[in-house]
Amino acid sequence: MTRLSVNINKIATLRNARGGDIPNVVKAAQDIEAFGAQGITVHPRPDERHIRYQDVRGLAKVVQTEFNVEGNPNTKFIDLVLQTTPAQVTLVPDAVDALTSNAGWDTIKYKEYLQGVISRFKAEGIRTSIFVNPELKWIEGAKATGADRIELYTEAFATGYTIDKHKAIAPYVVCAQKAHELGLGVNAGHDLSLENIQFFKEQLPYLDEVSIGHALIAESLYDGLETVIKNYLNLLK
Ligand SMILES: CC(=O)[C@@H](O)[C@H](O)COP(=O)(O)O
Ligand SMILES: NCC(=O)COP(=O)(O)O
Repeated sequence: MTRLSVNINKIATLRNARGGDIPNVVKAAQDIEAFGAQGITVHPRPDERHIRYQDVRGLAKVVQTEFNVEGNPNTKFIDLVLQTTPAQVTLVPDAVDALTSNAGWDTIKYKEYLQGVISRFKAEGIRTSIFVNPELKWIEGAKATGADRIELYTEAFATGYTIDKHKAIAPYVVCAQKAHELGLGVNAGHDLSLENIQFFKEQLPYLDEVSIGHALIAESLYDGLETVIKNYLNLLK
């Protein structure tokens, strides 16, 4: 079974559009858990355009499933994670002005930097995952950082899926196998959707967890959160 962690950034985007508290992100997280999702993901960005640092503090108190906090480990992010001690932290090398995550780590160049950050989180019992493009050198580099897991950046898969899905998945399969051989857990995320998740799950060995936000919330506009989450759960069995 692959676990579904729902990224609720887009619920915060909707809330922030009016400046009030509708929809309430804590209630949304609790409902998402009640609908069967096995985790809640948030990715606070320095401009707090969707999830705010204060949201992370509030969510940390109520999330009963796996709480996964993603972000670039600047000082403010590191402090937030150490204060809230989520089950998992996912390190993403996104620039301050990035529209969304757009690349994985160079795990060779940043090996010592990542080792330092990861050891601080692991000392607090927080599982660590690092966001990587699907190339063997980054997986081998990830192992050397001391991370527990990798998160495969699936934007290239999602784009390639509509053109040649077998070609699109191939590098991910090789990387998941290598990660497993090295003792790393395998997460995946970015632009996964009800259209492409079944093929991804069927093809990718050792897939521990997917985090899905943008498409899942968009699909829920038509079918509702509960139905959409149950549809994902069926495809991830
Ligand atoms: C790491 C990753 O792929 C997701 O966290 C994605 O970056 C969502 O972030 P946004 O909601 O800011 O696009
Ligand atoms: N880690 C990926 C994630 O949390 C969700 O990404 P997306 O589904 O919003 O592209």
